[in-house]
Amino acid sequence: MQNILVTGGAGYIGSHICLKLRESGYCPVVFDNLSNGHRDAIAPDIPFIQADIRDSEKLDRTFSEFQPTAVIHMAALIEAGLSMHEPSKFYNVNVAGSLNLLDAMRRHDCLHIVFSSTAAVYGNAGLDLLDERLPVRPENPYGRSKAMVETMLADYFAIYGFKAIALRYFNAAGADPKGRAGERHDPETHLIPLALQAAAGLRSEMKIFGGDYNTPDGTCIRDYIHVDDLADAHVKAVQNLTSRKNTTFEIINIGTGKGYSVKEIIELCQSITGQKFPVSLKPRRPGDPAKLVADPAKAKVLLDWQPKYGSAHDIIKHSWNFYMKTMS
Ligand SMILES: NC(=O)c1ccc[n+]([C@@H]2O[C@H](COP(=O)([O-])OP(=O)(O)OC[C@H]3O[C@@H](n4cnc5c(N)ncnc54)[C@H](O)[C@@H]3O)[C@@H](O)[C@H]2O)c1
Ligand SMILES: O=c1ccn([C@@H]2O[C@H](COP(=O)(O)OP(=O)(O)O[C@H]3O[C@H](CO)[C@@H](O)[C@H](O)[C@H]3O)[C@@H](O)[C@H]2O)c(=O)[nH]1
Repeated sequence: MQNILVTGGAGYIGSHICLKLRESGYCPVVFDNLSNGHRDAIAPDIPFIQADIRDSEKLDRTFSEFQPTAVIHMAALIEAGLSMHEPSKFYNVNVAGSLNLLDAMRRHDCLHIVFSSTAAVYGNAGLDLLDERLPVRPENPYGRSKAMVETMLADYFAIYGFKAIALRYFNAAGADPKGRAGERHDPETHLIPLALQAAAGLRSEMKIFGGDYNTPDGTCIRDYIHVDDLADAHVKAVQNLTSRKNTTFEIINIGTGKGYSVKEIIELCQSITGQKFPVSLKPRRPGDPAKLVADPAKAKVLLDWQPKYGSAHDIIKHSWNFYMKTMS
């Protein structure tokens, strides 16, 4: 069985990727400092190293012991809004940490990497669909930190022979359809889990950040991608990297091609849960682009990947099922 090193594997998306890797015959090895993840988000028999990606010694020991075929690199700070207040932390973990990891990979001749990039690199392009050839114009330090790692990967591909795919995911949401994992950020800042917490009575209201964007209802539009589909895309990316002889460095959007406004998502959460919670309009959250919707065509061609869950209805339903299960 091939070992796949999963940095950030105890996090939200990582825990779903571990499930999918196992189902696909791989052995995930999780490397996570638990700054935002949970040890019990992954099965107890998955090899787990509690360490920081900025710790070269721990990385060296891990590569020597497990000799992974490839790395799925997810460990990062993820909140675009927070990055507007604390950019230093984002550049430190996301950029310096990634550089440290890439150099450990070089030392151990493990040159296959799937990197978690983001739709946030596009910024305010003002287009209905965003494709990978557009210039990157991130609106916040989080997006800039991810764009910097994409640049590093392009150089490590061209100069050191890395085989790399950067997956630019749009807004990850939902939970494992079988209820084995879900979103447990603490504090939670993401739209769907917050709205579901309001529906469950754990929050007194839901705030909409900005009603004056240049969109049909004035609220921001995002492309919500089911975390189970996202996990599938990673397995396909690993298979693609390790099976192709002549690889190019590829950057690939992972989204559905369909956008929902903040208002639409809140209304869907209310109708799916049957709970009408109070909603109030607040000023814009700095650093938020108005609209991020993927052109998902390249993922279909290169990875033979398409989302199974094309509608936000399934995403919200699966999240709600997970919350109901964990709260009961
Ligand atoms: N959630 C989304 O909508 C979304 C969208 C696009 C891209 N991404 C990217 O996907 C990846 C995973 O996101 P997530 O939502 O699962 O976030 P998450 O916070 O749940 O998971 C990140 C994991 O990385 C770990 N981590 C953080 N800093 C670390 C460090 N220095 N060393 C070791 N481990 C560290 C955390 O403990 C956590 O378990 C991130 O790289 C994020 O930027 C997320
Ligand atoms: O209480 C809330 C929370 C969010 N929003 C809005 O909802 C939209 C989505 O916000 P959120 O769920 O926080 O996600 P994003 O800021 O779009 O960022 C997510 O999606 C990006 C990809 O698009 C990833 O890179 C990031 O890591 C991930 O946090 C934005 O317009 C927010 O302003 C609200 O109006 N009220």
